[in-house]
Amino acid sequence: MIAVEGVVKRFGAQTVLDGVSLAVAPGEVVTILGSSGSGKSTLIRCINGLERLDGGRITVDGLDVADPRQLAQARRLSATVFQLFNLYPHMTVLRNVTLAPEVVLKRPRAEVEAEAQALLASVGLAGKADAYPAQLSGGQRQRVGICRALAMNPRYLLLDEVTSALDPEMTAEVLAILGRLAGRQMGDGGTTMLFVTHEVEFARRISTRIVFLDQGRLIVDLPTARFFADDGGLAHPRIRQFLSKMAPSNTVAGAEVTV
Ligand SMILES: Nc1ncnc2c1ncn2[C@@H]1O[C@H](COP(=O)(O)OP(=O)(O)OP(=O)(O)O)[C@@H](O)[C@H]1O
Repeated sequence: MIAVEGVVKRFGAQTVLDGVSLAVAPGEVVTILGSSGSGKSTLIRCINGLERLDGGRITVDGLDVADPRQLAQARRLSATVFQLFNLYPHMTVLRNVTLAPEVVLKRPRAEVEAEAQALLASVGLAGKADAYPAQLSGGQRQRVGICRALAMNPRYLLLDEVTSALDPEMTAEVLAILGRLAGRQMGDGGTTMLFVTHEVEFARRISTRIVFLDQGRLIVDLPTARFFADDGGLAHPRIRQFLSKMAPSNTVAGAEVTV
């Protein structure tokens, strides 16, 4: 379980997270929605222990991320895919995927390579194992980024706007892979996913729950169907406003959304 309890994060005078609480249980696929600047990426960075908290507490399976020793253990349980691909440019695709399992988990190279090859094949990159990141398209690079995270066999997979640097075609190819993953994982006690995305329709299809951040406050936390119900998430003007901007068709779950 990822447990976020009353988290406060400030940058200077600005309070970016203002008492955020959120629990993500094994098997869940939870999406964080919210306008630009609402604090979504900061929350992911706090869960990763990349930001110091100004209040509250975050634990991953009981490990407190504010404690450096516990954080090191917590980081073995969760893997994060970021918006920018962050691949090592001087290493092949295969090496990018095998490095952490070999160095951090100290697993044998042959075993890790076989798994990495299978992972790459599962995302349509079987022929790219020996290529370098610069030789790949953005969508391909992000698929390598996903393989690299999965190679750590994480209990929790955190995804921070993984498609926002991609064009629509590449976005579709990456979302297809994540959709497959979410479908495979859902309810089986496998990798739990916490997503930050602007892809509302995608979130609706694959999430078990949706939470909405508004100016650093988590104002709604509902099962997906309730989030899109008129008397659920859509009862909040801020959410209606957000969805109407995100979904130009103005039709969300059969409800007409007007600003
Ligand atoms: N290192 C930092 N120093 C100062 N301010 C920061 C820092 N990181 C984030 N912020 C500010 O915190 C606020 C929340 O940023 P954050 O990136 O978490 O938002 P977001 O919801 O992920 O936005 P987007 O959807 O645009 O990525 C913004 O106002 C941002 O400018």
